[in-house]
Parts: sequence; C-alpha cells; structure tokens
Amino acid sequence: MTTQIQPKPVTILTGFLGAGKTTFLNELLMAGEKGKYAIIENEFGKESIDGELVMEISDNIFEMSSGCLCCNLNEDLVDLLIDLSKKSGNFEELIIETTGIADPSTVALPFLIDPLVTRYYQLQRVVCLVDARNIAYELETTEEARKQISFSDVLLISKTDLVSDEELAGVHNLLKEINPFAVILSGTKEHFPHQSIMGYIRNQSEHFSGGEQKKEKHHHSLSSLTLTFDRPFDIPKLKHTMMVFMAVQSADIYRVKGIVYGFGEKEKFVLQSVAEYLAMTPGKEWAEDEVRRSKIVFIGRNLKMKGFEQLLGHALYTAEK
Ligand SMILES: Nc1nc2c(ncn2[C@@H]2O[C@H](COP(=O)(O)OP(=O)(O)OP(=O)(O)O)[C@@H](O)[C@H]2O)c(=O)[nH]1
Repeated sequence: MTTQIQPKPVTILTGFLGAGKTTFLNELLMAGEKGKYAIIENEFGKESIDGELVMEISDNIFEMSSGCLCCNLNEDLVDLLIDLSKKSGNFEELIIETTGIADPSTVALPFLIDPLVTRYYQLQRVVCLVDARNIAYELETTEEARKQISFSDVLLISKTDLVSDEELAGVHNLLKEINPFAVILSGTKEHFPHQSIMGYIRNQSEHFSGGEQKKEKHHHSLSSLTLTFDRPFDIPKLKHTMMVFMAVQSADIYRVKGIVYGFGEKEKFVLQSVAEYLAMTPGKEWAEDEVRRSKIVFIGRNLKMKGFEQLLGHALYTAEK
C-alpha cells in the first residue's frame, strides 16, 4: 500500500535589502511552536550572517550563502529540498528567506514546475517586506524592489514607526499601483501581523505564466563585498567611523550588516545599517571554542575593497592612544 504524501506548505519571504525579513522571521519563530518551521536562509554575501541573526537555536535552519538563489542556486535549492523532504517528520512548514535582491519568481519556479519538488511541497504564499521609509528611493534606483513587489501575494509594509501617516498612505498607493492584486498589510517590529500573513493562501493559478522566466538570466545592478578582520575592533571608534561613512556614502550603499568582534567584549556585536540608519548592538556571547573574528558585508554599487578595508582598519583596537 502506498502512503499519500501530504505536501508541506512553503512561504517565500522576500523584500529589498534591510526591509526587515530576518526581524519578521525571528519574531515568527519566537511566537510559534518550536520546530514547526524549517528555514532556508539565502544570502548575497559570501559569508553567512543571517543564520547567526536568526535567533532560534534549531537544527532546522539551512544556509545557502554561495550566491543569490534566483541567479545560480536553483539546482542546489532543489537538492536541499529533496534532502529536507526525507526529514519531513521534523517540521511542518518551510520558509525560504531570499536575499534582498532576489527575484522571487525564479525562487518560486521549482515549486511551480518541478514534479520532484511539487510532490513534497506546495507554495502557499510569497510575502514581501517593504521598508516604509526607503522604498520610494529603492524603486527609483533599482529594478529588484519592483520585481519583488510585483510577484508577491502579501506586501507587508514594515518600519511604520519611522514614517508619518501621510507617508504611509503614499507607500500604500505606490504598492497598489505596482501590484493591485496583493494584500497590503503594515506593521513594525514586535507588532507584525504574523497570523494574517501566515494564514494567507495564494491562488495557485495566479502570477505565473509558463516557463519563460526560467530562461531569463539577469544581472543584479548591485554587488556585495565581505570583509573579515581577525583583530578586534574598538567598538565606539567603529560606530563613529560607520556613522560618518554612511552619512557621506549612503546613496551607493544599500545595506551593511555584520558580526563584530569588539575588544574586551563578551558578546558579538551586531552591526546593522540600512540607508543612513545605523545600529550596533550586543548579541549572543562568543562560545568558548569559537574563533573570534569580525565579518562585515557591504551591498551596493561601486564598492571598493581597498577603501573599505582602510577605512575600517582605522577603527581596529590599538593599545596605544
Ligand atoms: N525602526 C524599525 N526598524 C526595523 C523594523 N524592522 C526591522 N528593523 C531594523 O531594520 C534593520 C534590518 O532588518 P533585517 O530584519 O535584518 O532586514 P532584512 O530584510 O533581513 O535584511 P537583508 O537580509 O540584509 O536584506 C535592523 O536593524 C532591524 O532592527 C521596524 O519595524 N522598525
């Protein structure tokens, strides 16, 4: 007797760089039953940072950081999905957090056309986080943000705490123009409407029109640069350096994030920057046997390795004052 396979529900979580995807995911994981979700994290930078930023200590987080899923990782994704299907008892639903520049239609493709994948998984929703404060600029200067909004079923406007009611209404109208079919919700961290979002089920026939998109190879207009430093940073100095840098350079840099090794600090510092916003906060403690090292990822245009290395090099800790 053959047993009927019940495909697992899948959510693709998309949204431009720094929109709040990982924040949303963390809160969902914290609020929900332990072990309910398996997570696939895809990252644009070569080094993984998002995996560390997802708080749940779980065997069910899988990182794919060797490239952008939508460009060149589709085969790896299918392999991982098949592997995961063999551990299907370990989770109920799958969430894929894409990179901030991914085209979600390409990530969705295997769930729509690959019989090996559709046997085990059912794409239930594509959710796009939209940064209330920065989306207008992102739409003006990149193509990626528009593709993400166009393809998604649910648009969640995040960071509403940073904009006025009029600005929020403006973002709402902008989104309606780009994608009149999507459900538009809004919220801030700690108050995201998780239930409405995770309860949404897409119309299976919408949004997709055959295999054409598979052939569409695109080149992102943005690139990433990962710097690693073995020597510790002087945290106040690094904060100051980054603030000055972002004030001058923020038009070309869409995102900076990092795990920072600070001199004399028990905890890893988490560096977060989106447009001119910058924060550096203590995170998890370093484990005894962990190699202490900073990893900082820049995503933007005209990124110059040497210049960044020099700039940040000034903020490394030195004994002499
Ligand atoms: N003020 C405010 N900040 C937020 C909100 N949501 C997220 N953030 C902050 O925005 C920054 C980026 O959030 P992430 O969740 O890392 O964004 P992301 O979309 O996962 O970023 P990438 O993976 O790099 O594309 C962090 O500093 C968050 O704390 C919000 O609703 N309000």
